[in-house]
Amino acid sequence: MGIRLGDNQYGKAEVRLVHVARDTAVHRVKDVSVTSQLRGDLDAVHTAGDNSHCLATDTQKNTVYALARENGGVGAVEDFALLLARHFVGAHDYIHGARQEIHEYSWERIATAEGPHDHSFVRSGTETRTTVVTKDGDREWVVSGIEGLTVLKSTGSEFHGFPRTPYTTLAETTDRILATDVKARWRYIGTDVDWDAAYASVRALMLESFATTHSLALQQTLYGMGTAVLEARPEIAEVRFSMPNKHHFLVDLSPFGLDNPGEVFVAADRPYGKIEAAVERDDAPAPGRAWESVPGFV
Ligand SMILES: O=c1[nH]c(=O)c2[nH]c(=O)[nH]c2[nH]1
Repeated sequence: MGIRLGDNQYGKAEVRLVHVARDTAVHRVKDVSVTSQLRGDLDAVHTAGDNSHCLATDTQKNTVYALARENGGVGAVEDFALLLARHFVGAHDYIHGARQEIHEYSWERIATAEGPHDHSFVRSGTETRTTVVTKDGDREWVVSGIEGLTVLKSTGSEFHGFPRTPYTTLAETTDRILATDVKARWRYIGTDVDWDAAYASVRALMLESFATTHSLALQQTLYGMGTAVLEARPEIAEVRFSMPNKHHFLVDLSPFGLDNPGEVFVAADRPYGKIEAAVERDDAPAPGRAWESVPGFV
């Protein structure tokens, strides 16, 4: 029986970096968490503890901070992840590939009586912008996403026509609350993309579609959101979603002699529906290693 090393990668996870652009009095803040992982000629470190090719995870962390300074900031997270991946693979002949994942937390200027403040910010919502750049030799893939985009519509959602089995108790409804936390990732074709414009557009398309689709199932809403993105953004091959169905149940107020015509709900915590699907362009290039190491369905 032989034993050998399988696929491997290593690096520093969740390197927290805040960059302040202070070239003018109106500062700009970029707040990210970078997970850098490298692949390459790394058999010997695993099999013999030979560290001669083991670019220390500490060095990877320092490189994140140093390149942010040398680059004059982070810019679009996709550009920064590509910069890091190209640096690591280009600078060390024993490193052949890289996976750089970045999460970006958003800040907006505090609105004061005198207008948006120059250097005071408030965290805007729970939304996180994400990217995973995978580089394998000369090949590069970019998968970007959004997490924590929490949306709710108070009507315009129905759910009926589902199978009734001996275990079915759910009542059919033609009017319910539909609420979810959108987690989505989308795979770009190529790397020559205006990343910030694409992200803003995808986010807006998803929100527009969620709001304007009269929903017969969260699955249908999800598919509509993915379709809207693919129809408008030719640079995107595929969108994957994971969306909880955050149930809101009508409270029975009859013990108090009150009716409840769709006004008072209990927002259930768990369990929740978990709806996941990919929406794909059928003529898009194959994903290659793009989805590798993207955790979970998305
Ligand atoms: O939009 C829905 N999809 C389902 O699959 C489902 N299942 C369920 O109990 N409620 C819902 N709602």
